[in-house]
Amino acid sequence: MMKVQKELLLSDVQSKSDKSPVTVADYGSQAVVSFMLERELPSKSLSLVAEEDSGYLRNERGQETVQRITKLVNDTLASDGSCSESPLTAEDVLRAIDNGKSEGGSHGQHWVLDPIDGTKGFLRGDQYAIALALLDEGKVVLGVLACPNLPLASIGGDTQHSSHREVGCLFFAEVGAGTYMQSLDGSSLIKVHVSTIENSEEASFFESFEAAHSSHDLSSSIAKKLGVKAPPVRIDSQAKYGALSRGDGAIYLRFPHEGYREKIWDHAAGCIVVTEAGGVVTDAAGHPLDFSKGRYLDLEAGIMATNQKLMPLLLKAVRESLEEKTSSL
Ligand SMILES: Nc1ncnc2c1ncn2[C@@H]1O[C@H](COP(=O)(O)OS(=O)(=O)O)[C@@H](OP(=O)(O)O)[C@H]1O
Ligand SMILES: [Mg+2]
Ligand SMILES: [Mg+2]
Ligand SMILES: [Mg+2]
Repeated sequence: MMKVQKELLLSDVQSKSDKSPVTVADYGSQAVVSFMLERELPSKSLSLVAEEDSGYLRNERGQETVQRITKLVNDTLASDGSCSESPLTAEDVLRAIDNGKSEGGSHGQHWVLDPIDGTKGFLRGDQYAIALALLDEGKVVLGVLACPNLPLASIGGDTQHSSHREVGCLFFAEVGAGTYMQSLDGSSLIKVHVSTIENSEEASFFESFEAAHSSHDLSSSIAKKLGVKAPPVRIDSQAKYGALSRGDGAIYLRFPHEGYREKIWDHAAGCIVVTEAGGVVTDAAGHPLDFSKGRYLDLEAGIMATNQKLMPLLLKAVRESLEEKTSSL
């Protein structure tokens, strides 16, 4: 993935109908994870709710892109070593991508995948994540968050210029069993916990790098009410949830602009990673996120996450800021 990030060609990036970017790496990652899940879970038929589909790839102009993705997928599976099967064909790859069309819902088990979360960050050479979660009867019971560019050391506040520059973190959480972080090369497994800060003035907060994804004005008004002194930490993707789960910062604020509908794959893995680390994740009204409604989250105004001590204060600040915003319109 990191190699693909460094060697990405202009022709490897397309724009989707909603104007957001998608790359050969997004498609390739979705195909690899889908293929692996099918292989590892042979007894059950796989239900996968994933972001990408093969629509664009199946038209004339998609041919070359499909060849490139197929090569990336086969190279990845071969380098994994555990795979002895013959190489996948382009059709196998398209089919693996289209496995992700499930509607999810409140019954049975569904895997939820964002093959690359933070594609814009990926293109910029910044943060991105591969996010996989398992829903059981509408509840997230398992979450894995791979963040290849996230430093192993804290990215919070004044440790930002730390000399410890090793990157690549894997977070995983199982319901009732806590959250663990490991380096992506497999060493140093540790149990992580959210920040224990109780005084909101000492808290620092995460938000989207892209101002188009979350109102920076609203979060700055909320931070002001809380007396937060530190400037916002803006990073792409669910790496924010990962960083929050190990206490790099104490708050995550996300307020998309009017009319945007959140997708479950943008939050399922991150949500359990934070809650199992002792945190709380809610919508702007303080309700827990409901992953049982299909591919979208049906929620009030925004998403926030913090520790249990700070949540009541945060909820109050969010309410006030949202009221002020409405009354100023
Ligand atoms: N308009 C708008 N508003 C809110 N959110 C949006 C919007 N457009 C896209 N997205 C989704 O944001 C996902 C990227 O996550 P972040 O916002 O946390 O990352 S970033 O810091 O802004 O890059 C991103 O996930 P990926 O598509 O997987 O990159 C999108 O699902
Ligand atoms: Mg996308
Ligand atoms: Mg995403
Ligand atoms: Mg994505």
